[in-house]
Amino acid sequence: MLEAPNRRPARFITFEGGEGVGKSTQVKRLLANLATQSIEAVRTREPGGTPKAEAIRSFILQGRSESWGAGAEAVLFAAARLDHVNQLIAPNLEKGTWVISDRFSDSTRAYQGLTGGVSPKLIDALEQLALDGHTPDLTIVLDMDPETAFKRVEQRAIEDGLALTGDRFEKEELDWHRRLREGFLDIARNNTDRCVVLSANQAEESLEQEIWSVVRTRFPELQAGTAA
Ligand SMILES: Nc1ncnc2c1ncn2[C@@H]1O[C@H](COP(=O)(O)OP(=O)(O)O)[C@@H](O)[C@H]1O
Ligand SMILES: Cc1cn([C@H]2C[C@H](O)[C@@H](COP(=O)(O)OP(=O)(O)O)O2)c(=O)[nH]c1=O
Repeated sequence: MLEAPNRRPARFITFEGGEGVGKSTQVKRLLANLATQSIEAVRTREPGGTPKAEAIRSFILQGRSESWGAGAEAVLFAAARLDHVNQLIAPNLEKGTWVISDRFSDSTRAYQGLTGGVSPKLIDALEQLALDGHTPDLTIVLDMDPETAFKRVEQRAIEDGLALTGDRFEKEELDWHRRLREGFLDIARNNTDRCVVLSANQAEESLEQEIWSVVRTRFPELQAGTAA
């Protein structure tokens, strides 16, 4: 399809990393910075983003698929992603709206693949099927030691007045989370064109500025703007 004259291409940006590294916080801050440049953008998340994908999210995170094994869970995450791509991501990009997702396919590669032991062949096949060419234009990998990230998750639970029960994956051992961290770094090393690794162990505001600088450098149509 021919692009309309003068229309800026919409970009697809994903945030990845372990639990509690600050992905959701930074997704919101990026949306606010894009708004200062009148960029229309939608915020979404995985697993989820559409009603059908949210149903799969609840099923998995309640632990109902745990006994099925990592391979079957990878297939479930991919099924949710297929709907997310078809119903939300692709239509928004096509109409010129940027899409910012809190987690995407690298999470399946890191959690079910590199940490969960699912073969790269299956992960590659599922990725090809679910993405159907919708590879992110940029992936920000937020990196920090899992101990510090856990303290943040604990603090978040206290602030929200919630018991720290932990979902299906938050319950895993620290060593597992260390391997997960290495998994994300490995993905970034293998996809240097797409991925940028940033230290999440810094104040929210300074990380926001770093992300905004990466985004502006990557997408020259934003060069002229400054962070709010
Ligand atoms: N840079 C930061 N420094 C300290 N605390 C942070 C920072 N970023 C986020 N937090 C806090 O840490 C907790 C987890 O952040 P969140 O954005 O929900 O992480 P994630 O989406 O990666 O799980 C929240 O309570 C949030 O307010
Ligand atoms: C998208 C995706 C998420 N997950 C896991 C990562 C998280 O533990 C969980 C999503 O829960 P969520 O509450 O969104 O975690 P976080 O706040 O850390 O982003 O699902 C996978 O295992 N595979 C996937 O493909």
